[in-house]
Amino acid sequence: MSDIRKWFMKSHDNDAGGGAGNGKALPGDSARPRLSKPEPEKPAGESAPRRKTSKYFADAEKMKPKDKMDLDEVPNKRKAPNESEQIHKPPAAKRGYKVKYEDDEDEDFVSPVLSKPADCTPSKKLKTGSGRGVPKKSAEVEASEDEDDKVIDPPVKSGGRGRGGRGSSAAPAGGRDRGGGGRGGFMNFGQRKDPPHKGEKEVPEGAPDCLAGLTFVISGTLDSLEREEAEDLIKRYGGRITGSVSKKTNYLLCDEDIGGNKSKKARELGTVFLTEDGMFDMIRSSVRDKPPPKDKTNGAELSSPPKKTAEKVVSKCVEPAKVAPSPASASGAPLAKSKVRSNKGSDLIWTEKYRPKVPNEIIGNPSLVTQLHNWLQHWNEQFSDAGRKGKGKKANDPAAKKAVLLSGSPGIGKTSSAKVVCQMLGFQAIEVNASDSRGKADSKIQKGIAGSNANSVKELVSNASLGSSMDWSKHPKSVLIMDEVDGMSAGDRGGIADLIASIKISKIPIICICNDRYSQKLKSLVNYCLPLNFRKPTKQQMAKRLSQVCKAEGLQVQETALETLAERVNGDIRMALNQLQYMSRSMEVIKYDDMKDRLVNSGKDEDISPFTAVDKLLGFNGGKLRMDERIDLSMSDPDLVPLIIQTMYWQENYLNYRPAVAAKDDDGMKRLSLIARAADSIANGDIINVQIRRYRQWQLSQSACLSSCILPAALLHGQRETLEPGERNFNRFGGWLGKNSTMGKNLRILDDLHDHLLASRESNTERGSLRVDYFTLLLKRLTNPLRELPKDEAVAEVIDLMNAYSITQEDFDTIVELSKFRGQPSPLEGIPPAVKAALTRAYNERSKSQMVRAADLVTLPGARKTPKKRITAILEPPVEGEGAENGEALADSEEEAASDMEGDDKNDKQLQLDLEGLNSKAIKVQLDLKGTEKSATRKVPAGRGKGGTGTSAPKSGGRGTGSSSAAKRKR
Ligand SMILES: Nc1ncnc2c1ncn2[C@@H]1O[C@H](COP(=O)(O)OP(=O)(O)OP(=O)(O)O)[C@@H](O)[C@H]1O
Repeated sequence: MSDIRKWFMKSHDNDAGGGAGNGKALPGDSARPRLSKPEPEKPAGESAPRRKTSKYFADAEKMKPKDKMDLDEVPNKRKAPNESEQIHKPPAAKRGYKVKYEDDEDEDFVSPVLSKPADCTPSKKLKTGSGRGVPKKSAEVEASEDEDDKVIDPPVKSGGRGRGGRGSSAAPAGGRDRGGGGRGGFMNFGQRKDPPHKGEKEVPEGAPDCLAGLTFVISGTLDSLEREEAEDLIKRYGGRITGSVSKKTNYLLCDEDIGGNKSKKARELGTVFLTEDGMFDMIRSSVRDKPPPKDKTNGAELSSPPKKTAEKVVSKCVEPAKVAPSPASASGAPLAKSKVRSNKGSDLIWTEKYRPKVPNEIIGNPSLVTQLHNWLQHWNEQFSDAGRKGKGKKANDPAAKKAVLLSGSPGIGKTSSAKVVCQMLGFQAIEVNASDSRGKADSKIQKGIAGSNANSVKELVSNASLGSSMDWSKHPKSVLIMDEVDGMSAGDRGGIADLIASIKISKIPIICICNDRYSQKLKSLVNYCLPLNFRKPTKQQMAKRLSQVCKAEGLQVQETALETLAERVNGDIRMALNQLQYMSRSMEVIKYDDMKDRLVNSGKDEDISPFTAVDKLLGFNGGKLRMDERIDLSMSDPDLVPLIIQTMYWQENYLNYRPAVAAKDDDGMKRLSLIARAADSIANGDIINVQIRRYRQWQLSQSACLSSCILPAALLHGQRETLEPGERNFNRFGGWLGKNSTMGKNLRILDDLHDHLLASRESNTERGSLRVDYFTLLLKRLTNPLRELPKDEAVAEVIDLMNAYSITQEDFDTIVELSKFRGQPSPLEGIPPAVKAALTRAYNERSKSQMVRAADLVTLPGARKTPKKRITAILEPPVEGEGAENGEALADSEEEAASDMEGDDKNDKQLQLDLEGLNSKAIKVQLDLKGTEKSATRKVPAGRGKGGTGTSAPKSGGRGTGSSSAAKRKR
């Protein structure tokens, strides 16, 4: 991989080093708008053609011999396709001002804003003289690092950046020393370097909205601004940022030729290339050129060079209220116009106030709204005679669905759409949502009248009660809207099943609404509904709608502020409206920065999932987080975040990150050492965590989060990668959680087995040594005979052993389960299925006749009560033909069972027989465990004690005498 990357980098270098002015004619070059000077042809392979517009790459003549060799090695045909991409020259048509190149003065970055070279000179001296209008400087001057801080006299190109352009530099012609300078798209994804002169330039002040109407695309690393800072700056002045170049793009903002798709597209479309300095000048000049009295002229002046821009700017740099599109034009349905701020002080919540009333007011999903409309419109025709017409239809025929399921994320208009459609068609909507109790209805509807909501729903859909209580002439048509059906849970037990039953019998249409259509709970419901999946509105759609609302409220909001809000709320119009209303309480004009501040502040109140926290901590930008942000993230869930970062076994989460700090780590050693340090830190975190949990040293919480989250994330944050084929590339629950749960389960089942063995009195071992010392032997004795002996003999032997040790079938499974190891054959391997089946049959036979299994009588401190029902069921004589199921029915209470037995001689005989077979050993063990005779007689049915103890049992009822009478003991 690294070789391939090197190859790319070499190619890049070669291109760069091809030398300015060596712009050899290439295939496709003719299509280019303009080349400065036709170069004499050179033999193929002699020198690579230069990246025409890159000012960062050295001249071929100035290259070191080694570089030249590399250059020659790159096959020409491999380079050829890139050539056209690497010509980085905007079309002449858009040329406005020039960025001078050392060797090719015709290679320009062009700005539509300023055309005079004089204007291009920064009004203020910059520390670095890069970008347009910077005077040239000599190569000697460039060679000195110190010169970077000077404004240098001509001649030179992107003067003094100290990267590229230095033909004499020892560094390969890669120029900026940015490891490829971010070029190479996929190869360098996530590897964008810091700006070479980060924070060294003064960010200019401009006139408000001076970039309004202009659309920018940013590419590569800028000179002094981080990508986010540049975006902020542009948005602050009203400019728009998009991710890819299109016809609407005015500028491609880049400080280097990264030769990627964006610059290629920009060249194709004739988009203007703009450097960071160019943008700074543009912003500065907006103040300089601004006529003092009126803001309105700003836009016109700013936008004078490109005509199309001018129109936009005029329309967008005026007062925000004017910027907002007219409601009618935006959605076709005007919002109620109000005088500026006329609604201020109104207490109505904006979400209700601006709830769509006609379909045109609903943003997005028009086809779904139409589908819903059609479905509802034809419902009565199809299902008016419910229960008959619907039945005959095919289940997957959408028209046959009696209910509809609207799904989609919150606040995107599902409920509003349902209400609007109902209103349009004259249906009366009856809304039931998760905050109402929606448990399963009573089977007898009458019981529920005026009772639980579920019953009301039943009544509603079946018209059981509404018929009498409602005036149907006034409400001829009703629709039931079941909101948040995926919220039906604990409180709504059986709710979904009941809802399905309601749909089947319903005589009115039912609109179900949920957020997650793929929720497990809704699996069955989906089959009975026509699914309509609502999508989130786009940022632009939302901004438009919000702008209408702002206008109606007389609130002045910068367009970029609205777009930022729309982007941030992730499609949730409800949340956006709420944020705007909140802000409108304290300000009348909302600018981009106000919005950003608000969103940062409101973000602090948001719940963040532990996965998001880990993504942020370990992500590529994790290193840029402030310490308080890191603490907030790790403390957002101090139990789960560390667990998700660390894991029990390899290939999960923190190990999957390629550390950004070890980007140039060819042999992986640096990464390994970082992993080792992170693992150390995680281990320390565990130790601290024990102190916290075991000794309640809560004051150590922050130290724990530092050790277990912040330090490992600081060391390893970077790009996530997969370590083996088929692995999914996102953070997931750590193996620890799964393992911990398995451990808990295994301990539980081991406990059961342990109790049973103790009760059998054949073993008196600790749980730990049972697992370590006894298991192998027990397994052998339980399985070897099944493999080696004839079937009947084997089964008899194993059953005897199980009897002797009070091992149940579940215990058998436990022993097998806990003896399984990865890579080892199954403990049951080699046992014929017929023998296994015979064993199961024999066990079941035996358990029928077995009176009371010893373990069932063991009562341990803290354990659940002795399962009396089971005992009484066994004591209760089975009625012929009814078998086992009788047991439970008859076991309602011990008293009942006892009285039954009293009244029945047959029962007595049977009981006598059964109890004689009672495992007396078990009883003794129980007594031992309980420690005192008193407690034994209290818990255990009378007479359970050995010998004469039974005589004192109060419940004995005088039945059976003598120490040998198990019956007496039992009762
Ligand atoms: N598509 C939309 N067009 C216009 N306004 C909308 C839209 N979606 C939501 N809104 C606004 O947000 C408010 C809430 O919308 P609604 O209740 O319809 O969302 P929802 O998708 O049903 O959300 P939930 O899933 O939380 O019930 C509406 O009153 C309305 O003001």
